[in-house]
Amino acid sequence: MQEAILETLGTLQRCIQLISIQDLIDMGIIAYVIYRGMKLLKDTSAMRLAKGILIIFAAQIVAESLQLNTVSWILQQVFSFGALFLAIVFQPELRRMLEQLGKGQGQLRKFLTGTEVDVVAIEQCINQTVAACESMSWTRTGALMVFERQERLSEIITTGTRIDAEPSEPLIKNIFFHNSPLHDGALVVRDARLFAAGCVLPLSSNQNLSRDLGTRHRAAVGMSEASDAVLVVVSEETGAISVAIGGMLKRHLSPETLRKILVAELMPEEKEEQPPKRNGFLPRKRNTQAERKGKSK
Ligand SMILES: Nc1ncnc2c1ncn2[C@@H]1O[C@H](COP(=O)(O)OP(=O)(O)OP(=O)(O)O)[C@@H](O)[C@H]1O
Repeated sequence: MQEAILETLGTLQRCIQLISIQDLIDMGIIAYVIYRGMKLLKDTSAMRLAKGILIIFAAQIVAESLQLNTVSWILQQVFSFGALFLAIVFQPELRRMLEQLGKGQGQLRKFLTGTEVDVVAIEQCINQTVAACESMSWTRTGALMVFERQERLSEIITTGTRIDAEPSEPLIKNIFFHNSPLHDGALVVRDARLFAAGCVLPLSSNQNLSRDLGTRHRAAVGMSEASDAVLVVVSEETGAISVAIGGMLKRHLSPETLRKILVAELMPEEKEEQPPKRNGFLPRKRNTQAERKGKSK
């Protein structure tokens, strides 16, 4: 037993001695690419697909080692045709990614560094949001928008319908248009895109909130208490525009004030030292429970 352990340790030592600096660089690059790939796929259907592929791969190894020839053969065929199948199923995504790479922007840098902040897209998103809110305020169309920042709101997104669309005033108004299928619930904006609509948010249990606030506003405050997201509400009853951040609700805002708040909260600052970035909106310092209680009204 002792001899076997010593022999194994000896083999391990010889293997380590054989590792060159090139091997380390090689492994480092592969590890980093896998890490970035997994981060990119996190929370997407591609991640579930990757898990499925891993399970099939593991099943094939088990089937082969147990000499289950038929099962192993079938799994091999699944792999052989899998690449073709994936290319067909993910054709739109692949095409979009190749187009981005062809333009020499975005995806590759995003993939390698994960630090791209598309300021133009954020600005466009803010402009379209403000225009839509101004219009919905006039028409008394109720609306509730969540701007995701550092904290991922994947669980909230699963309660709604994924749309992943470019932000535009007509689309935002269309989503909240009375009796449209997705008008109920909240529209989640992720990475400056209209990501999911009809989402259910947690309601605030803050007793100090004004009694005239209904569930739409309570949901906005609740979501802002539970995350670092920025919430925008248009009241169906009064047309008033409000913003909730860190449990605090600012009401009766003009479109210009709404723009200023969104710019201050979502746009990256140019000169000041920047907090850790990720794609899309920038994170904001979370308020403590005590701070939130004090600020809520
Ligand atoms: N938990 C929730 N998550 C997301 N949306 C919600 C939630 N609760 C309510 N809403 C939205 O708010 C609507 C109801 O708004 P309600 O009239 O109760 O609120 P309000 O704060 O008084 O708003 P308004 O001033 O627009 O009437 C629902 O139809 C739904 O679209």
